[in-house]
Amino acid sequence: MSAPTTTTGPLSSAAHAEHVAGLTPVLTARDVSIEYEVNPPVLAVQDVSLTLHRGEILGLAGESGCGKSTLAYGLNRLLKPPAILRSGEVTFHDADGSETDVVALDGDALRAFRWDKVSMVFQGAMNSLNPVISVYAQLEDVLLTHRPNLTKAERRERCAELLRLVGVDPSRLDSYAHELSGGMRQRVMIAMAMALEPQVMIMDEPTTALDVVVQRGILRELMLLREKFGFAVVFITHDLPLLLEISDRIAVMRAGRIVELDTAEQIYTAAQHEYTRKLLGSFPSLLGDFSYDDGESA
Ligand SMILES: Nc1ncnc2c1ncn2[C@@H]1O[C@H](COP(=O)(O)OP(=O)(O)OP(=O)(O)O)[C@@H](O)[C@H]1O
Repeated sequence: MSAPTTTTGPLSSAAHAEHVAGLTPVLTARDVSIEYEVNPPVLAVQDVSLTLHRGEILGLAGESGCGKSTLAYGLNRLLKPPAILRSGEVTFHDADGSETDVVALDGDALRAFRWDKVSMVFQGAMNSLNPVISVYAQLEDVLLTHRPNLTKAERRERCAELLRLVGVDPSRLDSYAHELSGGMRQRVMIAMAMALEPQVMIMDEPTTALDVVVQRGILRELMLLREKFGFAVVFITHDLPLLLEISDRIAVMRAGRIVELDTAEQIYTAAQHEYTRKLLGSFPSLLGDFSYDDGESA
């Protein structure tokens, strides 16, 4: 009689194993569980193991409340009470060959790690930008803290360069957040996240509030920047069609667990988990029949 097998990890294909075989990890999470200590407690993330590879875009999909943001905050040590990392390990594999135990970081080491190695772009740029200081002051602040050896002229030039990189005219450096469009504000947030050339950017619904045309423009630039600088991205959204377009791999999360992890192509063409198929099915244009009654394709 054969022993019963239990599979607790996410479903993945052989194609996925082949895809990741030659890749180098940059951020690894192992058995991460995160709880909100409320009454009754909410176990928002359960036993999540995940490897982000150097330079890849990893999409994190799943319906509202499944734990995507909580996991993202956990990876970057941004959890605030009542959230607590119950168990698990997070390791950063630096390009210089060193390894950082992210869970053990505190004080200056944690602050340095956050913008320098792993940065984050949050949803809702208006709330993330400080309304009472200029764009320049906010970008400069990151450089003042983390690159104290730069001269004032060098900081100004770097801030201008950052805006150019994200497609915002450097004349906007002296603007305030309320003077910018939603798209520009989100571009400024991306510029800020790129200021120290981090190896990982975690983006939590970075373009959800924007109209589709602006969203596309920003994503196009993000892809070009990723190619140019080689940072890896964890891109979180409930918008699965968008993830299929931009991600190398996609992790599908449900009720705190990753249920399927595969290449974007496999997710699109051969999703294994019933829940992934349900998610795909909730976007009719993905799986639906495009032809009209007269046979003409849409
Ligand atoms: N401060 C909190 N106190 C208690 N429970 C919380 C708190 N914040 C989040 N939760 C719960 O944790 C779970 C995961 O929430 P989380 O925000 O991570 O999900 P999400 O997938 O990012 O959702 P969305 O796509 O809507 O942002 C949900 O059940 C949510 O209700």
